[in-house]
Amino acid sequence: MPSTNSTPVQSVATATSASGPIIPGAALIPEGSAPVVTRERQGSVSGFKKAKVLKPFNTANIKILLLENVNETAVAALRDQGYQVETFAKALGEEDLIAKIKDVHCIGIRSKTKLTKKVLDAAEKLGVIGCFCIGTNQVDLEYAASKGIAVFNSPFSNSRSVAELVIAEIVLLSRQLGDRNNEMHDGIWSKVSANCYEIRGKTIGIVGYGHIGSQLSVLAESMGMRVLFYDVVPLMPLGTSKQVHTLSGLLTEADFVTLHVPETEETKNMIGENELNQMKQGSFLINASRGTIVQIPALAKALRSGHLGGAAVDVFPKEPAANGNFFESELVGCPNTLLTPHIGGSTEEAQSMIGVEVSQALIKFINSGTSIGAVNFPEVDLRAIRDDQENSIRLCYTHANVPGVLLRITNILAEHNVDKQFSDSKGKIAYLMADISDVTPEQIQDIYRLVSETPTNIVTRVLY
Ligand SMILES: NC(=O)c1ccc[n+]([C@@H]2O[C@H](COP(=O)([O-])OP(=O)(O)OC[C@H]3O[C@@H](n4cnc5c(N)ncnc54)[C@H](O)[C@@H]3O)[C@@H](O)[C@H]2O)c1
Ligand SMILES: O=C(O)[C@H](O)COP(=O)(O)O
Repeated sequence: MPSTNSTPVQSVATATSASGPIIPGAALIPEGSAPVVTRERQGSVSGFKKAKVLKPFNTANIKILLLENVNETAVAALRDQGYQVETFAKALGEEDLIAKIKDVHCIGIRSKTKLTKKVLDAAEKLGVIGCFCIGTNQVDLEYAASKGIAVFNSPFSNSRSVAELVIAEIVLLSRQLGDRNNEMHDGIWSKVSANCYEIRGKTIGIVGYGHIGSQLSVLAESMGMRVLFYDVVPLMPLGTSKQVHTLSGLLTEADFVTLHVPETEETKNMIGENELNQMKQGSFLINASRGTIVQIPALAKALRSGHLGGAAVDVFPKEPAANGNFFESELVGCPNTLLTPHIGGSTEEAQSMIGVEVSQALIKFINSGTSIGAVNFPEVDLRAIRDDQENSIRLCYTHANVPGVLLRITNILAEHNVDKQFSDSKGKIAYLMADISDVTPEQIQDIYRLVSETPTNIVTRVLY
């Protein structure tokens, strides 16, 4: 990718809200960019047919806001494109976020920044969101899609890190290591073996057998544990693990219950007093999924009463926005309770991989319209336009998913040579990409105007 900001290719775009009015400068188009088209060639072609670099109007005007200490690999990759990149080490509160998001084309966040309807409504130019993590519950995905904003995440780059942390916690809890460590730091020598166990032969109960749960299954089995899992979908058990069909079936059998479900309406408050009571006397609970899955007062009660032998909790219903901020929880001071500041995915390996993966998805969407991997958006891609295809353009059209749209677009493009075209839908929106060859600058203007004026238009971009 060239790092220049004087890339001669340009794009034009517009967006309408559901109610119709034009949102000025929306959808990855820098302010003041008129839909005026001029052409210059991108270097010479020799030998191989190279893919042409399609980029927005003026890369230097693309504004990217990265919050929550997004990894340097991403910052470098995005700056290398010539984009303006502003970074913050922490999450921003709603008011600051609303002020900051107003004129950015792309925002990168991790698990703490809440991109609510209210925040998204303030984002006048936002075209794409990168969640530099696995979870996307912090974003109003459907509302973002309705505004033509694609959301990308990193589905598994930190899964191994979480699974390794959980294995460590199982051993630590089983040996009461947190408490022994605290005592030593307080100058207390307390050598005990009562209620300390090997993990070999014990039963782990995994709730949610996705990327993390299944990775954990393999590691736990290799440590000699018996593995049970509960999931809402039937899944192939790895190794000698076994799927149980009810949550109760898992809770009553497991020595260690570990949670790896996403935050959804169904999983919120999934583990409360009733579920904790079903767990075996002296068993352990581990939560490295989302803070809202467990009812904290009930857990604190189960720990203080001695019903549970201990817990490891990495995620909390309310987490401080930045390092150094005060943390409080009813779990503070509970026996054999390991509390960690949401570090399940915080390893050098995971963060670096996530930075590369998500930044590449953002760059592809901004520069070439590719939405493969988007979590809220139809996934569409086309074979690249070749560098020697001088007069080709790519139309990227996000529209309401209603009957008759494709016929309308076909009519607009009827006189043109559509090289390739693909469209897909997801819920209420659909996304069409079409590469059109042999078009003059005037024809580009017409195509852009006619498509963006269709009543179903959400966002139209023309890249070339
Ligand atoms: N602590 C951390 O730093 C950290 C790091 C990564 C991920 N996470 C959290 O862990 C979650 C899980 O990650 P993953 O990559 O394994 O996700 P995943 O999507 O691969 O797997 C989730 C599994 O949960 C299952 N599930 C969904 N609803 C369920 C329910 N009600 N009951 C039982 N099973 C249900 C799904 O079918 C799926 O198999 C993420 O959504 C994220 O919130 C936390
Ligand atoms: O969803 C995730 O990947 C984890 O919760 C990690 O989030 P983080 O990047 O904010 O640490």
